[in-house]
Amino acid sequence: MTSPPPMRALEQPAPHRLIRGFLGEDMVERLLAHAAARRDDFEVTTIGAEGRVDPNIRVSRVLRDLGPLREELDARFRAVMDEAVATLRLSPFVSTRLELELVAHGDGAFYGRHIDTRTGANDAATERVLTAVHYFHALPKGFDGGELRLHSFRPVDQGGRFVDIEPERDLLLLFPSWAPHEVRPIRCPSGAFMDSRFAINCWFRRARGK
Ligand SMILES: O=C(O)CCC(=O)C(=O)O
Ligand SMILES: [Fe+2]
Repeated sequence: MTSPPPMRALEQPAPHRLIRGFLGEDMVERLLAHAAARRDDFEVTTIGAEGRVDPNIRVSRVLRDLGPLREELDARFRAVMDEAVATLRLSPFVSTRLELELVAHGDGAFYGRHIDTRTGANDAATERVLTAVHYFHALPKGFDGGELRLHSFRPVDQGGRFVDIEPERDLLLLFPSWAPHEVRPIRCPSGAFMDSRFAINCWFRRARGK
């Protein structure tokens, strides 16, 4: 009798889904114009529920006000949720208000390995379930690096694996918020803000216990 195959779930990068050309050129240009117009309003990003700044773990800048683009973005992200939940084999859930933000990674920026689910904030009424990241940048592209590295639960030195996803212009990446991931360092020789690696982070949240 042959024995069943060993469990590989902990060694495999989390399931993920890529959608190229997600928003279209017109919306990408409107996003770039919004970033340019609001460049002075971007703030240093933080980590954890307490909002700590730690340049050893995370360097980037964030703008939470998406202005007149917010409503359309909300609708576009919501439109892919059910299909992503099915593809990624997540338990169906009722999404609350989406968490949306615009993040700029300039020269030397990165985000070390982490998960998006806040394990410490057990009192919060809702929690992140599904992470969506939409990438865009000006043309010609002024940076390199900045791959999204999606890890398995097990670290590499214990047989784990990872996959690197290129932050292509107008690419949407979806993965479960519990999956460990990191942003590899960005090189942006001009140092110009508009040459940054831009991304919209979108978190689909569910009411806890539902
Ligand atoms: O920009 C990315 O590729 C992912 C960003 C991220 O992991 C986060 O903000 O939690
Ligand atoms: Fe993340």
